Amino acid sequence: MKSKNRLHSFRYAFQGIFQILMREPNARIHLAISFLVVILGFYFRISVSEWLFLLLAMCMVFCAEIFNTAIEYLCDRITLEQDEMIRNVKDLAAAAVLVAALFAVITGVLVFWPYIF
Ligand SMILES: Nc1ncnc2c1ncn2[C@@H]1O[C@H](COP(=O)(O)OP(=O)(O)OP(=O)(O)O)[C@@H](O)[C@H]1O
Repeated sequence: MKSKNRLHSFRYAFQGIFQILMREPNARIHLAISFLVVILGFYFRISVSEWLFLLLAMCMVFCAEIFNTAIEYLCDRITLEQDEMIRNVKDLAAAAVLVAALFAVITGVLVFWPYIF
């Protein structure tokens, strides 16, 4: 029974990933950039520690995007009217994505710069 529930949890989590990729253009852009980064990583034969930093950066961006989308859905469920607290909450969630994205850009530049230039 327990293991069946655990299997369901995995299914729900994958449904969440599928949902965000179908509904959020930003998530699809992140996925496309991640593919490009992985291709570059194999092309330049980057080191294990460089892979770890890049994977960390990509995961952080995806996690932030997933939480941001979940918070946006919840906020819109509460009210679609202009509300100062909703604005603050959405801005904070968007800030998390921005911070993660900045970390990813800096990581990408630091890793690939020596291989390209
Ligand atoms: N109900 C609301 N009340 C006040 N401000 C809001 C409200 N809904 C959205 N906003 C403001 O508009 C911004 C964009 O919100 P929206 O829900 O449109 O996100 P989005 O454009 O889909 O963002 P993302 O590109 O991250 O998916 C928010 O960060 C917030 O500043």
